[in-house]
Amino acid sequence: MSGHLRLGVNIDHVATVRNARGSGYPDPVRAALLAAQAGADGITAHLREDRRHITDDDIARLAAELTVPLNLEMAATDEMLSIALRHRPHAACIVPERREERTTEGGLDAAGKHNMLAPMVSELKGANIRVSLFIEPDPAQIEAAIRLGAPVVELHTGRYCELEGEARTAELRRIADAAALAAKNGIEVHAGHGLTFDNVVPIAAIPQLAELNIGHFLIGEAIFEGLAPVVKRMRDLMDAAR
Ligand SMILES: CC(=O)[C@@H](O)[C@H](O)COP(=O)(O)O
Ligand SMILES: NCC(=O)COP(=O)(O)O
Repeated sequence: MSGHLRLGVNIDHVATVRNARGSGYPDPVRAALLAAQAGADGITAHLREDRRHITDDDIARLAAELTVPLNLEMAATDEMLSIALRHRPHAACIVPERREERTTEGGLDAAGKHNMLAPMVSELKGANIRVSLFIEPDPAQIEAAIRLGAPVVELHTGRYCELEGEARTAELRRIADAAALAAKNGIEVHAGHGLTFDNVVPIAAIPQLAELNIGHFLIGEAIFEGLAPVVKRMRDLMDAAR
């Protein structure tokens, strides 16, 4: 793969700050447009069932106003499927979700949930929405994505980001091997969760990766440096890794 590695900027936590006071600012849609101007190839937004950050209105406005593709992250529920079919984003990434979690804790069990996921994947594809499965870098989950006919997988990098030393190196190898297996089977490979300036380069260097989705760190850094500069810096780090 190599070539241009796309950056999807996740704007969830602009909405976290907005929702802290129930104001209309900071506006996630404004952040999305600024990130796109600064070099983001796409915008990711996670409409959680508890609407803790991104709201239904945010999705409606993003779908209407974005100048780059929208990647809607969604749980595998009838409610979210209906919302995806209504707004028809460029892409939908099916992620695991628990109300009790502070953030996504791992990948979707595509292998164990095949029968539940198969009709949802088919219906999203039928609506010309590019389906992605957010999964662990695990051969069994890659095989499940192949069986489900998912055109894209997004590999969970959270464990890699939490580990250090040899354990991190081993997890990086696991991600690289999973990316190679998926790409060999015609699946487009993305990665994301927990990526920062300090840990992104080894992930970005994996040649089979087509896209990285990065949010929480960028929004945090934007408080100090501004959104455009941090998007540009992440873009530069990813480009330099190729
Ligand atoms: C799936 C993933 O890792 C993120 O894209 C997800 O959005 C994390 O959830 P929060 O944004 O609610 O932390
Ligand atoms: N799918 C990963 C994503 O969109 C952003 O995750 P994070 O950078 O907010 O951890």
